[in-house]
Amino acid sequence: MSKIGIFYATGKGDTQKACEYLASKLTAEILPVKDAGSEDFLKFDLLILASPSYGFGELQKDWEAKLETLKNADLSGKKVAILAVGNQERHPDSFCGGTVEFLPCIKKAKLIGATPNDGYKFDHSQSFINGKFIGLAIDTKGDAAYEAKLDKWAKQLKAEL
Ligand SMILES: Cc1cc2nc3c(=O)[nH]c(=O)nc-3n(C[C@H](O)[C@H](O)[C@H](O)COP(=O)(O)O)c2cc1C
Repeated sequence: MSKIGIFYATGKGDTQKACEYLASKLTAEILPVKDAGSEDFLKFDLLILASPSYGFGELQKDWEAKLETLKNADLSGKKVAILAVGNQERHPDSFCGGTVEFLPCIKKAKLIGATPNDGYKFDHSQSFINGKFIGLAIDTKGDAAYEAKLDKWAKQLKAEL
């Protein structure tokens, strides 16, 4: 069975809560990225990288501090999926944008779990490329159906494993 690790950063707990929910839908280990060492990135077949956006579409700071470690990890043969948390109403010009910063760090891995815009209203997101989010984007405060989106995504990831 594929080993799945969820690495998350959180400012106020929304992303942590979403990751705990997602972990309950997958058989997955969950780690705050601030506690992760380089060896942790190598332990899994699928890495789920989760972050809220802060600033103007930037990763939460715990992830900023670990990007170089992630970039130096040899992720050949592994799969990566990206979970972005944001707020479409307050940040319509950078909705869930921060997670685009993962892309240069995971070049050796295969990115899975891209999704279409599932009913969100925003003007721009750095993580929405060629008509798709590079992973799953959720708005835990402005979208009552976010858990249903996580349910659907968990099934998608299992199918793409
Ligand atoms: C100062 C600040 C900047 C933010 N910038 C963005 C942003 O650029 N894009 C976005 O989608 N959400 C943005 N947000 C919203 C957060 O990403 C959102 O509240 C999220 O649920 C926080 O998750 P957390 O509790 O895991 O930290 C921002 C929030 C704050 C307080």
